[in-house]
Amino acid sequence: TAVLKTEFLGQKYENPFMNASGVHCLTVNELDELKRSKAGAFITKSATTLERAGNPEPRYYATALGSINSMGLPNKGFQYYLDYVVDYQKNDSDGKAPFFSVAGMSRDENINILKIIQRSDFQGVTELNLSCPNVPGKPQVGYDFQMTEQILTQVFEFFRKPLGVKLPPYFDFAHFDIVANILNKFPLAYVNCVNSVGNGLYVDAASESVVIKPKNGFGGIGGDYIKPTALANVRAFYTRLNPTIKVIGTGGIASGQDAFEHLLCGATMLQVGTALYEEGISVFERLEKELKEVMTQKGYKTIEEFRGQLRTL
Ligand SMILES: O=C1NC(=O)NC(C(=O)O)N1
Repeated sequence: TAVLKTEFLGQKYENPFMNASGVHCLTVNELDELKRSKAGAFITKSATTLERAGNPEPRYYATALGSINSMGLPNKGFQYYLDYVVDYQKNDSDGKAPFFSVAGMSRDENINILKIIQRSDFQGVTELNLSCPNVPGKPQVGYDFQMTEQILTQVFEFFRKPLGVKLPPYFDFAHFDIVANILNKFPLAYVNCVNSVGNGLYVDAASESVVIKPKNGFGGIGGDYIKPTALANVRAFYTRLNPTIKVIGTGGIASGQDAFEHLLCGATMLQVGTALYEEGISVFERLEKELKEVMTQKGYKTIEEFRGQLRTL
């Protein structure tokens, strides 16, 4: 039968599935549940220097088609997660070493956090979140092309460990080209496409009201709503970036078929957000089973046989 073994940045994983940063990864308990789960890998909640309460609740709402959130980067603070990942790599040899997500509130904060990671014992993968849409007053860095280039230029003056960037969705070929040209200048390990589609608005017709409190109801959209956008960004960057820069696919993965589509577009690891939030940790067992079924039906034994092989007409 089909096997899901995936190699990513020199590490071998049982399967390509992991949580999307922010979902089920705020506390040590949640992180340990991910560690024990069927997920092939996992990642911490994006950390800021200091602990953050985040935005006022309600700040997450799910529908049959996905979710809207404006969490506002609530997290336990950077040291909490650094302690977890450094302790993890000392004691565990299950090869599931967690990725470390960073989201500084400013360019300087990002630089300072990454300098500490560079000096630390952490040997795993760092993900720089350039795309949180939910901190009032903070634009998504990924939409400021100059700022993105400036940050990466500064980072790679000193950062020598594996680094990926979490990107917002782009919607214009000119933007795919501009951003890919910038990213191709740097020794990035990967790009993670996509973060939530920023500042959507869900209206509850019955109550004639928004459903989340922050920002008058505007929030990042995830789930089925965004799969076509996620697939487009995975494909756009897979076809534009140096092959040394891998792509993580995030957005609308709720079935084995969704996972297959992301892999076909060129993704290597696959991150699950809304479906994990709604279904819980068992979602990984289901996704693993369903992806194997899809591959077996199609006669594929390994993912390498079809990764990136999306046909055009
Ligand atoms: O990068 C993020 N994307 C989201 O959709 N939400 C969280 C958040 O609001 O903290 N951050």
